[in-house]
Amino acid sequence: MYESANVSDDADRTAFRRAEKNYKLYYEQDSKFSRKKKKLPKPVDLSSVLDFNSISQDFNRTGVLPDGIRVAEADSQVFCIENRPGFYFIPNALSLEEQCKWIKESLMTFPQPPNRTNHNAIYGPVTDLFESAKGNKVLVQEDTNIWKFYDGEEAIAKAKQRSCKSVSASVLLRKLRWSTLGLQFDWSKRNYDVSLPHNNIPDALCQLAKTHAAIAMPSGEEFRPEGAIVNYFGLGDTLGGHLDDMEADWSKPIVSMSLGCKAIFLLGGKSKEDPPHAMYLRSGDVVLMAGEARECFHGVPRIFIDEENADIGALESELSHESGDFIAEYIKTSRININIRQVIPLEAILMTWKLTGVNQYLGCKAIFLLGGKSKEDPPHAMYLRSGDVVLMAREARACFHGVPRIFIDEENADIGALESELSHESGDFFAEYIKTSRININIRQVF
Ligand SMILES: O=C(O)CCC(=O)C(=O)O
Ligand SMILES: [Fe+2]
Repeated sequence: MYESANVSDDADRTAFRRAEKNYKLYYEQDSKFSRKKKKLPKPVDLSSVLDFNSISQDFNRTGVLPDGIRVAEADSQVFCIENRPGFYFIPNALSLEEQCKWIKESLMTFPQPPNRTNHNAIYGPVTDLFESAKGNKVLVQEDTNIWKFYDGEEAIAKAKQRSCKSVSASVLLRKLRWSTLGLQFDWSKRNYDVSLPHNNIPDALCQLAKTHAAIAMPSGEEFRPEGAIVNYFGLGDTLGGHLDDMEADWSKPIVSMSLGCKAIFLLGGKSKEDPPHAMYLRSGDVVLMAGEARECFHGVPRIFIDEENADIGALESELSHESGDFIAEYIKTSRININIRQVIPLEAILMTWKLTGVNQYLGCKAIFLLGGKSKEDPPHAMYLRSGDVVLMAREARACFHGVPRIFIDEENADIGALESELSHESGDFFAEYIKTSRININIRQVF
């Protein structure tokens, strides 16, 4: 998904790839700059980048929107793109205070184990990365899979004495590319691994995600934040065009919050051949991708860290007293994106559907109780009728369940059709049996 992992897929052949190249950071080759120490970024034509910040300001002033853009609901400050149903842009959704809070959490608590980061693969779980970077500590390899932070001097001595590998915490913080919250996403398998130890997503972040997700949710349903990926971008970092297709239910939105330096976001179509819309993402903007938009390629080809374009003046001064300026210094050249997902839909765990054919029916209606992981969790009660199938997978395997009741009276048993279909079998014997019975076959993969 990241640029480095995905460079060769389609070279310049697709419209998406061409747009990525167009906005990506390149430096001037010109000889007149080569003698200067500071490399100059190549100028980029930004004239067709949508700016929802100014679209929203103009709309509030004049009531006019550019072609192809509309508001999600009258009087809302949520914008949609006509040919990308399911995509929502909420400019300035997060207050300055909220932005500061989630930047701090993204650096100080989200990378803490059991949450995983890109550093796990090499160093194992790294605890207190932020504090160690602030304290100029160095991570030293103690044994094959054991790394520990030491104060600078101490680390140099240790590394010399035992000629072991070491890396400074500030380099590791700079190279932090992602961390995962809630259900852990395993990048090597590109899937969620519900067996990995995890903490729940913090309540305040869940609440924020629920509030902003509401407009993109199927009516009557509330968003359930179960997993989140936090992406960290430094200058030159990009996120290559991709789909987020590992969640079971695409009708639920991904809630994506931008923090720090301004970026360009590309929203393509279902094929990489569809020319993407380019738009700015600023600190505090929230984007929702639900329904059809879940099938659209998207990526981040560029972040801006120069004062003129980064657009984080207010944020910087708000953060300037936090952790001795350390957070402000980090965010001046960085962007953080938190994207929050509903991973396991109840509907997928408890998928019930009707079988077709004569052998589908297995008798009288019953009540099925599906509890939680503790018997204290109030169970869901549901009817199971002849022909229904229930799948219990993943987390649901750890849920208490049972059948407290079957109905054999004509009105409730719901097997009229079954009875008459069976009435000629074995001289009515089957029909007589099933009129007052329920059969459940459950098939298991044991190994
Ligand atoms: O950084 C962004 O705005 C997009 C992030 C994203 O698409 C992802 O993590 O799947
Ligand atoms: Fe994505």
